Amino acid sequence: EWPQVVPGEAEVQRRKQLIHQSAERKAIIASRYKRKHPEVYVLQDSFLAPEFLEIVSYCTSPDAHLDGLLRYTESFSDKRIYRLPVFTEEFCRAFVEELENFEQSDMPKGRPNSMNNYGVLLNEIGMDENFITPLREKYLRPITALLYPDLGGACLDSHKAFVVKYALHEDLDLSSHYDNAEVTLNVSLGKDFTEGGLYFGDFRQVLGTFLTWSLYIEVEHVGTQGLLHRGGQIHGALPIASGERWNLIVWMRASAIRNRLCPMCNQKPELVEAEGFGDGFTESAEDDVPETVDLCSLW
Ligand SMILES: O=C(O)CCC(=O)C(=O)O
Ligand SMILES: [Fe+2]
Repeated sequence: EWPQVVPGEAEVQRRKQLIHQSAERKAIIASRYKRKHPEVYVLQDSFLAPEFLEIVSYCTSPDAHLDGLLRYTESFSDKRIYRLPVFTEEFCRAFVEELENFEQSDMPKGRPNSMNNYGVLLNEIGMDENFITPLREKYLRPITALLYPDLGGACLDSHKAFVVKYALHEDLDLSSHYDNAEVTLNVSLGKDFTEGGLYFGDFRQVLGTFLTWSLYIEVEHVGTQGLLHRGGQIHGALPIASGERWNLIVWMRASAIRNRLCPMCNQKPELVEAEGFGDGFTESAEDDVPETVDLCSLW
């Protein structure tokens, strides 16, 4: 995910190929995978913590404002990192069981991103359409509209969603990075684990280089609860000491923001066509309605 050099045609082809392979895995999974908990693929209010529904209801009320919302959430330093209840325990249990069932199956599996080796890409198992998209549009967007208006919080129009898994003989931690997202949601799904908190540093430098001396703050994961942070906030995960940690990560994108400046290369994106949500860019057709979703070819 790191913008080291401007990639050439070969790199663009490689990334298009990855998208194509992902679509192939998705088709195989759709036709052959036997779901253990089919109900978890369709978002229902009963999966959501009552306090989360209350927050959403506040945020959709006509005179909702930021200070009002902040009464419902925990804030960490001045970095615009917030914790809030998201799911019920029963839902988290069923969801993790479904993911373990998939993990143990002989289905083809992609990696969540270039740094996590274990976990599940939710679009490949068919959870985007009736779970993550409505979660983003109906529940998260009213919240992010108040928290991150400057980052397109009111118009997050695509996402990349995956689950990461940490265990003793698998990945233990995650090094420092920023996400290819305007806003990220990270929900702790369990199971039982010790240590494994997140640390947050500065916002990515618009001019490139990272500060080397920055102060990090640590934020613990709390089961069933979610953290919202700016995708560009530099962060990483500390090693777990025991148990297994599963987290739902939703990288949310606002085409209105990234079409102007690609967050990975800090330039006006040069777009190439993609399938699915691509990297969340859009290109306008003649009537100005966004038509295609695209990858930036510069990073
Ligand atoms: O392990 C975590 O909780 C964070 C994962 C993360 O930052 C990412 O996948 O982008
Ligand atoms: Fe991240």
